[in-house]
Amino acid sequence: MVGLDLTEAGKRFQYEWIFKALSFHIPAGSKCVVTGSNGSGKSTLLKCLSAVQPLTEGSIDYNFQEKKIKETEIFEYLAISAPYLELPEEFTLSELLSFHFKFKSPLEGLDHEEMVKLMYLDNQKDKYISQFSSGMKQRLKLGLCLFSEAPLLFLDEPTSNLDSKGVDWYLKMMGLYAKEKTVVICSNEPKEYGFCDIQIHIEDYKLRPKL
Ligand SMILES: Nc1ncnc2c1ncn2[C@@H]1O[C@H](COP(=O)(O)OP(=O)(O)OP(=O)(O)O)[C@@H](O)[C@H]1O
Repeated sequence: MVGLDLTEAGKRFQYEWIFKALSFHIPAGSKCVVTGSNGSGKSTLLKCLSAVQPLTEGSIDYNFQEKKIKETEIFEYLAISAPYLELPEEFTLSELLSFHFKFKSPLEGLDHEEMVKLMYLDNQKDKYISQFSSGMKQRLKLGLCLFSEAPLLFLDEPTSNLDSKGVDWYLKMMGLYAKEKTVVICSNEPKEYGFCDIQIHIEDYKLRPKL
């Protein structure tokens, strides 16, 4: 499992500091939620944690089984589901599973047949992703993350587009397949992060005007 240490982390776009002086330890195996109002910087923090965007100042240290991991290698340990990451619409479900699992190992004992059943997408294997409903796409995004052999999971708004059955499914899948992983969730929806043991409220790390 991967542990993360943020030290005096700050991110600025042009003249606007999105967060500043964020020092935080996320222990390996913990479940962490990043909360804050719309536009407060949750997704920006997740992009910095996944090394997709650089910090403006400060640092992030990653460690896996007592060993430091370089920022340029963190993607190998990581699976991400986020609204801004699109699925390749021109693939069928079967093709996408084959493609995805060329790059990520599947969890031991799970074959594509079983994954499709777990995502309740049976009978959809030959359907193009472009023809999936938004809820089907969301289950697929989460399934691709959860069923990959990745010790670090980043989930941005994991239950967006899911109905109440889908939310129950997400909670069940998290209990079954995320237990042994370090998880960071961006959310404003208590029902999707009730199981988290750490909370970062991003608005606590804004630049405050000096009194
Ligand atoms: N590439 C960028 N360039 C300039 N500003 C950006 C960029 N990306 C994000 N921002 C700004 O950073 C701020 C935080 O955006 P972010 O998407 O991280 O918020 P969020 O908390 O995830 O919001 P939401 O809950 O609505 O998804 C916003 O003001 C946004 O306009």
